[in-house]
Amino acid sequence: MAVEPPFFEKYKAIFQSSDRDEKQKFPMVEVFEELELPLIDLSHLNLGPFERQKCIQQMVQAASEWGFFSIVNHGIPQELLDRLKYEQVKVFQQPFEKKTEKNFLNLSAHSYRWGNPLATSLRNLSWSEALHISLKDISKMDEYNKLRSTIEEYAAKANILAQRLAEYLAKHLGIKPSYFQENCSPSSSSLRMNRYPPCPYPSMMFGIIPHTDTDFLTILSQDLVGGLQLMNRNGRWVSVKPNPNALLITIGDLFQALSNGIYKSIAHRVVAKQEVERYSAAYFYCPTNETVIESCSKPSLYRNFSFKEYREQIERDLKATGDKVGLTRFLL
Ligand SMILES: O=C(O)CCC(=O)C(=O)O
Ligand SMILES: [Fe+2]
Repeated sequence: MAVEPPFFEKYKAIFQSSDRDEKQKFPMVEVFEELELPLIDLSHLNLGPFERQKCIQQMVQAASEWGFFSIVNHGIPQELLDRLKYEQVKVFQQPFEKKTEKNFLNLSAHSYRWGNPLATSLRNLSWSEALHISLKDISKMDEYNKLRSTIEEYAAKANILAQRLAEYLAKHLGIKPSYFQENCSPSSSSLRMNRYPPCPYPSMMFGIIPHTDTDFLTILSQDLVGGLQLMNRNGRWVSVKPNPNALLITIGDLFQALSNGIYKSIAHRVVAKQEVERYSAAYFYCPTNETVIESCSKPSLYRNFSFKEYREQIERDLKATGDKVGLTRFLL
């Protein structure tokens, strides 16, 4: 039985209607400069007050200028990351019919996703599949080999790391240290496991279309295939060079709003590859639904909104326009 999602069958009309000119104009053919993100060694946090302050300052600067940085010595064992990847590969190797079963792994509906049901053209069709697991569902998830227990182990560590990073970044803004402990819980976050199958037309579509993340921050682990790109301050797409020892941290929309625009939630995307598949796992550090996001300084760029309201607005915008829109909706 086939493992791959039936992209061509499902999106036949889109493939047929995209004319040759559009295909040729697609900007994927551009050559992108490759970038090594600011690399921050978290072991420096334990070296003494001077080194610690310098390390925090590096994070603050990267979050403000890039919205992205890499971290090493982050406390998540490589062995656990390898195990997560191993389980991830196994679950995606299940037949497509199984992955789309209603109660797949006993997760809630739409946990398994592929393509983009709202795609109107090749440009907004993501050539990828994902298992998006809300961590409040984890206790009822099937064990399925060791997938569930590995996710539980990883999520517990990712939660500690995310909270720690968020606290350092928030302290600089004068936000009280208990903010994240009060508003986020291990079950309010989610883990999204991505698989990018080899794509026959990598110059015509993305692995994941450009987007910003809907969270405070994201911890991303990726394999060495590469393909992640982010938009730099000059509005140019740059490729991120994979680093086998590092995790990537992305500032999300909620931190941009909370920081009143100081930290940047940067658009990123993944280009598709023709020959090889690619895997990544994104841990989205999110608050509970009722949490109200309020800018830390005045005058506020954004009006206050609850996380629930933010997500509902995105759903509405996606349905109506195919575009997430995001924070600009909440600008004052
Ligand atoms: O696969 C990647 O490198 C990025 C994934 C991503 O941006 C996401 O899941 O939000
Ligand atoms: Fe993302």
